[in-house]
Amino acid sequence: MQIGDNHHLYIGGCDAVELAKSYGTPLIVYDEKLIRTTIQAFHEVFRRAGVPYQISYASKAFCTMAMCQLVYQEGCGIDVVSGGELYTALESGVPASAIHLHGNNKTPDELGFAVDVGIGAIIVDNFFEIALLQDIAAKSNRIVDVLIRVAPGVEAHTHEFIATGGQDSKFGFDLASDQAHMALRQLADAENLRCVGLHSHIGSQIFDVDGFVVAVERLADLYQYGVRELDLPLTVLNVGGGFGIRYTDEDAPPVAETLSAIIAATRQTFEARELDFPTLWIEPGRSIAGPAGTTLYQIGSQKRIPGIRNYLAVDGGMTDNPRLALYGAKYHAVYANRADAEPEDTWSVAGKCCESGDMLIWDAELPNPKPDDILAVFATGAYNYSMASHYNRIPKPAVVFARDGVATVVVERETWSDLIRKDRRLADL
Ligand SMILES: Cc1ncc(COP(=O)(O)O)c(C=O)c1O
Ligand SMILES: N[C@@H](CCCC[NH3+])C(=O)O
Repeated sequence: MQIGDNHHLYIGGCDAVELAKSYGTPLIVYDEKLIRTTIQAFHEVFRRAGVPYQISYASKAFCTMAMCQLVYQEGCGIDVVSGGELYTALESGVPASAIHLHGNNKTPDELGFAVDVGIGAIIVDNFFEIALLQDIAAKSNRIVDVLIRVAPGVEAHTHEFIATGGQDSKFGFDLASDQAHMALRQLADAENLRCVGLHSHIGSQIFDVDGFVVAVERLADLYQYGVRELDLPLTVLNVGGGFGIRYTDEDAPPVAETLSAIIAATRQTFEARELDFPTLWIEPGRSIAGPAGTTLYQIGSQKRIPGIRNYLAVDGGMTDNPRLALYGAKYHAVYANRADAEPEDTWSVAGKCCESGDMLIWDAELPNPKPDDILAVFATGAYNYSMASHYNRIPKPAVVFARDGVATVVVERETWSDLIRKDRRLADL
C-alpha cells in the first residue's frame, strides 16, 4: 500500500481521493504497472527454467478491451469462454490466433464465429461438442486446432464452487472412466479437427501445489497414450489457471514456487515417459488482474446495534462485488483519505442492495467512519467488474487504469439511461 504525505492512498502514482472526486464512486482503479510486472514475473519463471511455454490470460477475471490490449502487449494470449469475450478480445486488436476458446456449452454460433475468425485453438469439453465442431469445421472447410479438457479427478483445496477438476464436475472429459481416452480416439478420426494438446483446470484461488502435480502426472499418462497409441500431434500441456492471491493477511500466495513446481513435475513425468517436453500453457486470471484492482466507495449510512454489530454502508455492494455473497470471500479495506489511521472499532461493510447478504466485509477493523471517508477495498481486480450485475437497477461503476500518476478511463460509468436502453415500452398502455 502506498500512502502519500497527505495520508491519502496512492494507486499507480495517483491520489485515490482525487480519483474518487474526478470519476465518482464506486470506482475500480487498476495499478497498470502491477498488472505488467505480475505478467513479467510469470515470464521470468518460465525463462529461467528454459522451457517452451505460453501464458494465456483468463479474461473471465476482467474482460475489457483495454485489459486485452495490455495483456497481449505483455506477451500473453487470451483465454475466452464465450462469444462476448472473444468479440471483446478481437475488437481490442488481439489476433484470433492468440486466442483460445473454452466453455462447457459453446453454442453453434460461438463455435462458428471462432472457426470463421481463425481462432488459435478450441478446448473441447464433451462429446456433443466434438461432433458439433467437426461438422462446423467441415462445412467451412477448415482444420481446427483443439485441446481436450480433461477432468483429472483432482480435488483442489479451495471453495467447492470454484473447484473444477474433480470427477463430479460439469467440465471436461472424465479421466477415470476412460472418457478422455475415448475423446482422443474420436479426435484421431475427426478429419477437420487436429488435437494438439491436453488441458485441465483444477480450480481457483489455490495455494497448494500438490493438486497441480497430480494433475500433471495424470495428464502425462494420457498424453503418452495420445502420442504413442494414436499418433496424435500433441505438443501442448495446458494446466489452466488457479494461482491464489492475497485478499487478506490470511493468504500467502506462493505463485512463483507453484509454477516452478509445475514445471519440475512436467519435466520429470515427461522425461520418465521419454516424451519431449511439451509447450506448457498456463491460464492465470485472478493472479494477473486481482491484486492490481482496488474499489473506491463513498461511505454512506451507519448504524450501531449495541452488543451486536456496527454496520457501515457504501454506495456499491454485491452489484460490483458479489464474491462475499457467493463464496464468503474476505477483503481488506482502509479509508483512502486517511489510509494510515489506526482502527478504532469493528465495522461490517454493507452494500446498498435490497438483500441482507449484500455485504462486502464482515467485522473489518476500521477507524470510526466520518461522512467524507472513501473506503478502499483491495484486491478487487478479478471477478468483480466481470461478475457485476444490474440488480436493483444499479449502474456498473467506472474503471480506470492508473500509471505513473496518470489515470485513464478504460470503462465509462454506466448511467440510468444505459439501464433502460434495451427496455421497450408496451405500445398499448
Ligand atoms: C478453464 C479455466 N482457465 C483458467 C481460469 C482462470 O482461473 P484463475 O482466475 O483462478 O487463475 C479458469 C477459472 O477458474 C478456468 O475455468
Ligand atoms: N468467479 C470465481 C472463480 C471462478 C473462476 C472461473 N472458472 C471467483 O470469483 O473466485
